[in-house]
Order: sequence, then structure tokens, then C-alpha cells
Amino acid sequence: MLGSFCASDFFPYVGNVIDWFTGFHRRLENTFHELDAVFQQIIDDHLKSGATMHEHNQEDIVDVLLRMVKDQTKNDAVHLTKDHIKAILMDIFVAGIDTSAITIIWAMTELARKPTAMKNAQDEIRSCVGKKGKLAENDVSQLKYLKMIIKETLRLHPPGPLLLPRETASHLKIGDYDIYPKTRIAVNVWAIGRDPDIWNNPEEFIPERFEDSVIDLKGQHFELLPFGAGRRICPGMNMGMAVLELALANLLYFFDWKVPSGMEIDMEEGVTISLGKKTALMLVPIKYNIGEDDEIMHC
Ligand code: HEM
Repeated sequence: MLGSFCASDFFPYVGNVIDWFTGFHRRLENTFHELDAVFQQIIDDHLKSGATMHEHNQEDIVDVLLRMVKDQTKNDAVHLTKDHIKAILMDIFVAGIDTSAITIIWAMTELARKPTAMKNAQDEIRSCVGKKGKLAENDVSQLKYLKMIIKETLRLHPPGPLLLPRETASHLKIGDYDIYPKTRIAVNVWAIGRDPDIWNNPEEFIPERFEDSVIDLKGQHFELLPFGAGRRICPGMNMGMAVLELALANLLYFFDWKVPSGMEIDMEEGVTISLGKKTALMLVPIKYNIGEDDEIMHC
């Protein structure tokens, strides 16, 4: 639904009628009810006794939110309800899952095309984890090269290439262009990430370009804005980064990856609201044996 054309977004009043005729409104309503039923089920499962504490005896985000609903008092400034929990789950589903999955796929795609970078990342991760045989969450903070890989992947393949639309509050001038108040603005971070005036060899995947660079992803450096900037910056940035780092570190720690023989990697982007890979990435995983030589280095 998110990727489909919605006339009401572009044509006030008449767009609503168009969407009614095309069945867009009905499909939207049905999708909403289906998702609502899924979130209700998740909440019910968590409310059932025994279902809340999981394998590691830790609360998950739904447990925490349900606890907040239970513990709140009448004097609290914000009154949290189960509908709020559903809205938060919806945000995580809609904004957090595709974006992270798309980035992991592009990172693995770029690494498969650049075996030296793949090997550097694996050496770093394997020497960090050593014989422990398992990657712990705090190992990830030491993985400097992996972080460079993630930055470089998000430079070339930001999952939200145009950010969220903005509207100008006042008259602006950018170069020779007059931008009038109430103009809808799309910031093309995809193009900024590949701008040859900013980046050397912009089309090439070179994680090392971030080695001595101060550029980060937090919306302060306008050359690299995969999470946006300002008030509407991605609120899930820290969770997104943690997911990317952990997932990639695990994929690279436990397996070597080969492109199937005779197959070429296609880099075409599938253009919807997010910029995923058009065709599925096919790689062969080869289980890595944790050897005697693996020493714990710096973690
Ligand atoms: C690789 C991971 C992710 C990327 C690249 C990403 C990227 C973005 C971008 C570009 C925006 C628009 C920001 C702007 O226009 O300035 C955004 C908004 C948003 N993101 Fe993320 N995101 C990621 C993960 C997540 C996760 C894990 C969550 C939730 C747990 C999340 C929740 C949201 C929400 C709710 C918004 C809308 C904020 C608003 O309306 O103001 N994102 N994200």
C-alpha cells in the first residue's frame, strides 16, 4: 500500500473521489484491519501468563510498553493506551523492518562484489570474537571496519532515497531558484550520496573513505543523510544501526559467502517508496569453522 499511488496526496478534494473509485480507500481500510488484528494478537500473546518472559528471561518491547500502561497513574502527563502500543508496533513494522532488511541485502551485495572488503570485515569480526564462538552485543562497538561498511552502504543505497516530504514555511532562494511558501520539498539523499562534487569515485564502494572522516549518520553532516535530519529525523536510528551491525556481523562471522558460479550480481534498484534490490541476491553460505588459530584480539 505504501508504494502505491494515492491521488489524495497530490490532488486536494478530487483526489479523494479518485481514490474512492480506484478502490484505494477500501484496500487501505482492509489493510488497516488486518494489521490491527496482528497487533492485537501480539498484545494478547504477551498478556497471557508465561508468554511474556522469553528464552533469556528478558522483557521485549511489548512487555515494556504493557508494563508502562499498567504502572501509569492518573497524574501522568501522557495517558498510554493499547492503541498507542499498536501504533508503536506499526511504526516498527512499517518503518523499521524493510529499511533494515534492504540495507543488509545491499551491504552483502556490495561485499560479494568486493571480496577484499568482505575479507577485511571477516578478519576484524573473527579476531574480535575469537574462540568465544558467539558474537556478543558489546563486541559490535569494536568493529570499526564493519561500521564503515554500513556507512558506505547507506551512502550508495539509502532505503529512503527522498526522505519524508517537507513543506516550506517561508519564501527561500536556493541558487537561482525561488522556492515559494507551502512548496512540497523532497530531499534527494540518494543523489547527494553519489554527488561527484562531494565524493571521490562516488559510484564505487569504498568503506575506507570513512577511515579518517568525521562524517557520521546522525543528521549533522548533510553529505550523508540516510536517516534524514532535523525534527523528522528517523527516531529508530539507534535501533536500526544495532540491527544492521548485529545482523551483518553474525552473517560475516559464521559464514564465508560465494557468488554461485556463472552468476553475475545485478545491481538494479527496485523503485518503490524504498530503494530495495530489484532481483533477489543469491549467495552460497559456507560454514566457517572456528579454528584453533582464532585468538581473541582486542575485544
Ligand atoms: C537501516 C535502518 C533505517 C533507515 C535507513 C531509516 C531511515 C529513515 C528515514 C530516511 C526517515 C525519514 C527521515 C527524514 O525525513 O528526515 C525515517 C523515518 C522514520 N523511521 Fe526510520 N530508518 C531505519 C530504521 C528504523 C527503525 C528500526 C524504526 C523503528 C523502530 C524506524 C522508525 C521510523 C519512523 C517512525 C519514522 C517517521 C518519523 C516521523 O514521521 O517524523 N526507522 N527513517
